Amino acid sequence: MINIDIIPSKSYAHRALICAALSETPTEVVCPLASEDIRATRECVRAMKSGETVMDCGESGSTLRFMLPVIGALGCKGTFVTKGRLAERPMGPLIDQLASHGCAVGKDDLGRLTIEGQLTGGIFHLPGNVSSQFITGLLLALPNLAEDSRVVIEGHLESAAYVDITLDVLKSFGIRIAADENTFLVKGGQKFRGPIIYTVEGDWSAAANWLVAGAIGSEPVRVRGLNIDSRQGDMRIVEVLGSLGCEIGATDSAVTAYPSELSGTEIDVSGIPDLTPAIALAASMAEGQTHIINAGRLRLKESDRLTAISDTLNSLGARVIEEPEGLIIKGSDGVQVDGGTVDSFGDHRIVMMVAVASLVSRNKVEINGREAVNKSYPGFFKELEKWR
Ligand SMILES: O=C(O)C1=C[C@@H](OP(=O)(O)O)[C@@H](O)[C@H](O)C1
Ligand SMILES: C=C(OP(=O)(O)O)C(=O)O
Repeated sequence: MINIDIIPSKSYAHRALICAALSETPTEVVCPLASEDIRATRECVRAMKSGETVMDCGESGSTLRFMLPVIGALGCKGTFVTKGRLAERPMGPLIDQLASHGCAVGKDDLGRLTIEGQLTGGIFHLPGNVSSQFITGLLLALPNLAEDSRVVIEGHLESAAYVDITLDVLKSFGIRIAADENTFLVKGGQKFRGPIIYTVEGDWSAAANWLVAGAIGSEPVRVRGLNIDSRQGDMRIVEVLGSLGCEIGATDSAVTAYPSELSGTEIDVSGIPDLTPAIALAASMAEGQTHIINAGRLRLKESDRLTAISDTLNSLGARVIEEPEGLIIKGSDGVQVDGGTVDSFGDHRIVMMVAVASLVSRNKVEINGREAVNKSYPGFFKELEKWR
């Protein structure tokens, strides 16, 4: 049995740091082992507190999409520096809403975004099928305004569980938001007041990689430090691996995945996009075909993740067909993947998928650009040594 103590949740950490910074009373956010993305948010809130205007988001979509409206709500000026693919990832719907509510938002040739002006409340409209991070950004910002606001979601809200995480953290900081089917009602003039200590719960998205290692490998893997009643949508990895035939069980704060004979199925990932690389690897080791559907938004992440997953798994000897909004994974019928040299696509979740694939490959696997893993999981390769 291999035991892994999981890292703190990146999604919870971003929100807790921002809420703590907005809080009237000091809150210590307990989050050991900060990844590049969490550090980006930590540095941005430090800059915000000390009145600096330049904020480096690195490659973190969450940091940019959460901090931009928050800075607007405080009526401050901000210049947001971006790296890698972040400047190309969608921002339009959020920028339009900020611009129509009092802020001037600009973008320069270096991929930097600037904001100035005082955000004002009112009615905001956002599409539900681009990024839930736009909604989170507004929900973190709007309670700070004098006026009341209403955020109306057009169409089906994808990645909805991430908005639940936002509401959960806001609640811990004393902020109430009423939600009905497609609308969030945000009272203005609310005060953030957090606990003295806020401990960030374990990261289900990161845990998924280890659980897949348990399912497809030869040793069971137990991941410790998870909240079994979490709001994180990615805890659905337990259900997804179960639907592929994996023997998997949870006790208190640990989940154990046992080596299993997997069989293909259909998996809708519209609510759990970050699990897709790990799920695709598991499906590659299954018997029969798996169809991953509603995955179009994976093209908008650190890489075009549909292309990155299919190119990478195919190079390693699996059989994956890329569709416009999905993946067909043929399954290996129990045969190991071959191995080979692949590229990281600069994407932490692709690095982790490849590293777990290397545990079950016939030949050596090499990956160029493995340092991309630091975006979310700096200690990942240290943990991987447990398989030696
Ligand atoms: O709010 C969050 O913490 C996140 C939301 C998701 O993005 P989308 O809402 O764009 O799918 C997810 O992919 C990302 O890694 C983290
Ligand atoms: C897409 C991700 O993060 P972000 O959107 O915050 O860059 C991720 O962690 O997979």
